[in-house]
Amino acid sequence: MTYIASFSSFYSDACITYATLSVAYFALSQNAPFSYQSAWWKRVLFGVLAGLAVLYLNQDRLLLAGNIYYSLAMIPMILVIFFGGAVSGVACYLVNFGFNGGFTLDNLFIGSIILPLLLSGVWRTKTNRVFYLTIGIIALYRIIVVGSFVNFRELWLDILLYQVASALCLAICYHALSFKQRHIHAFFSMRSKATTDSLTRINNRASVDYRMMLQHAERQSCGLMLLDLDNFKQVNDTYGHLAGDGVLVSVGAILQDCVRDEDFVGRYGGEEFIVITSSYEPQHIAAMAERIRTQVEEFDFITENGDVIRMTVSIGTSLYLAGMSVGKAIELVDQALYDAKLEGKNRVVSSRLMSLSQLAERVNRMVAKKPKRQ
Ligand SMILES: Nc1nc2c(ncn2[C@@H]2O[C@H](COP(=O)(O)OP(=O)(O)OP(=O)(O)O)[C@@H](O)[C@H]2O)c(=O)[nH]1
Repeated sequence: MTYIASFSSFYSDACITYATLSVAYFALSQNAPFSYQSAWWKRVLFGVLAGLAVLYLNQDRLLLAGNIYYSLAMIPMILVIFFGGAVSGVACYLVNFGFNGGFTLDNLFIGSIILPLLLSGVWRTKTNRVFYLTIGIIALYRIIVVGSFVNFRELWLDILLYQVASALCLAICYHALSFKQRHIHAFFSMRSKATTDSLTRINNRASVDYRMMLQHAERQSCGLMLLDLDNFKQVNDTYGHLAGDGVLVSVGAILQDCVRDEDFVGRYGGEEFIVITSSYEPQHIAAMAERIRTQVEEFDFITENGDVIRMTVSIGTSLYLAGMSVGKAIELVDQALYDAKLEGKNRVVSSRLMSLSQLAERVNRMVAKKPKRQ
């Protein structure tokens, strides 16, 4: 029996494999869970990082005879295919191919293992059964190929031990990564449920409250719009609750179309929506509110039965000024909305604060224009 790669180098190889893939997976899942459907550059990066781990693992070899050896280098390559799909697998292989001599016997042997994996699309049917079947077939293939180059009777224990050790390492890394993947998926799903309104898919009330709390904590002024659909009860009564739901979904989409990326749209409750604009310039907020009012008024909401519903919306606008209490800001914009309803609906009404700030701005402009006394 030849020596088997020392236990500590085997252990450190397994740790490096897991650490590299785990950190890469985590970093690539910052905004959404990483998968074989993520942006192409993420999949390439995942493969390249795994490729660098492969290059490192290639140093620790179990020499069987002549230049026939085993190493754990296959492990990251198999794992990236399972977790990142074909693009990651090919990127990983190309790094190994480019830095390990190109068309060598080793690289062709590795290619003959990963090609069937790539062709079978194992990442799409990633179950424990598929995984164990895959590593079983790979182990058998490696034993047969290596067994035909070395004296199998003499080295059978080394060969078997190495297959068991590398399969164990693969299985541990696979389950640890799957565990991380499940947690990352659960985190994003719970975050989405906690912050998104299940009907309209825009921010929910908790998210609105959090956003206002942030404005307050960071002492950041912003513009506020509170919107309430006019006579919405009639829509439910005439066309049914489902048609009413459809209207709410469409209004959410219209609002998102009308605002800029840095603005915030949320469902405040029932048929009430809120827009928090990063700009706190009164004219800008009033113009945006008018644009939203017109878009809703001109939109044909079509029900499942083909009925066309026309809606109008009343909008109150106001400001949140740094240092103000959130409660006071909401009270002012709510009062503006109430006035819009009272004045006949389908209109935009500004709060006292908006008028005051406009007045203050006008006075400032006049003072700035006034010629200075010599
Ligand atoms: N379809 C549907 N209806 C909802 C939802 N949430 C609240 N509503 C309905 O919205 C309606 C609101 O009615 P009201 O508060 O009387 O307001 P309105 O009919 O729009 O009248 P004004 O606000 O005065 O113009 C009620 O009939 C609620 O049942 C929802 O998620 N889906």
